Amino acid sequence: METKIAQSLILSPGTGSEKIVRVPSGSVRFSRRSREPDRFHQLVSAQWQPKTSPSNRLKAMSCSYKNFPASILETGGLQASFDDALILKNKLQEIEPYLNGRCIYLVGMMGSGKTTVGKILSQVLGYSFSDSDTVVEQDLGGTSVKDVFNLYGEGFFREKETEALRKLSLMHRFVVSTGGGAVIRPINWKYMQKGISVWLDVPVDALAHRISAIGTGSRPLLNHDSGDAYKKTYMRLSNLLEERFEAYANANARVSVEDIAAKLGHRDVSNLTPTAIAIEVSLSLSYTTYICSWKIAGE
Ligand SMILES: Nc1ncnc2c1ncn2[C@@H]1O[C@H](COP(=O)(O)OP(=O)(O)OP(=O)(O)O)[C@@H](O)[C@H]1O
Ligand SMILES: O=C(O)C1=C[C@@H](O)[C@@H](O)[C@H](O)C1
Repeated sequence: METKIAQSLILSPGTGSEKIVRVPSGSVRFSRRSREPDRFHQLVSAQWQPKTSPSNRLKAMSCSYKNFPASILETGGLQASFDDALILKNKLQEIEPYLNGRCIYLVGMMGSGKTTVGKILSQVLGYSFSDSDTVVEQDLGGTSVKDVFNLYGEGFFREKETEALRKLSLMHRFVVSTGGGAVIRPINWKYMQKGISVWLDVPVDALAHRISAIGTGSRPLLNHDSGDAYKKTYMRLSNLLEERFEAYANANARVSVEDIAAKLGHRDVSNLTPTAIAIEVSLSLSYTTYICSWKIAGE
């Protein structure tokens, strides 16, 4: 069954009890029904520091750039450091057994980097990658998301998106980049809660810069005929984020790129490489899986 579904998905290469609230600091944020895990935050972060044991230093020294997929080292003109690539590899290697094959769902606004970061995570984890928009397109014989909106309307697209997420929820060992609006239907969360969800939270200003640079043509909710592309995209994204903020906060973890930039001493989030963001996602995964095992042990 799983193999059959896997074949029908385009592959370019149970938790659910945690909730996020607005907290002003830290790049990975969690609010939980239980406050208990907060006590463990430092412990878990410490656990993920780069290894310095002699055997690990040897491993690091014998490792070279060619050990990493190209996408980790360079995406969109941003060059990741060898150190970051190695840290990411080590973190994901450590966490992989605790994921138990659960899928990772990246949620977030259009242009937040779900595909870029998701592909890096999947390659390093040895997971498959899928994109719910691509699954919808494939299920409709290759009709683009833009054409689905134009021909059948948003309601029809949302039905197909739910069906794509249902199919994906049957999979194991996938990193899934979800459509920007996948969070708005509660039924989609029922499917995404089969895995671990991470919200990539990127400021609207950065999103608008990215999207107006690549064009809004393939994004029907942002498309416009004329006028200042940045301004129009910014306004539309701001409204969408306002409407969706609480829905994104259903994710098991929130990775804020503004907070990562602050932590790393960057003024601008556009200086962050996708690999640096993937490292924070891996931290959030370690924390989330830790909470889950703690909850299960306590039950
Ligand atoms: N960390 C980053 N810094 C700068 N640009 C980035 C970063 N991550 C992604 N991008 C760029 O932003 C654009 C959108 O990225 P991506 O397609 O990964 O986002 P997405 O969340 O999957 O978007 P959508 O939901 O609209 O498909 C791409 O042009 C990508 O190269
Ligand atoms: O934010 C949204 O609602 C969307 C995001 C894209 O990924 C596509 O799913 C579609 O363009 C709608």
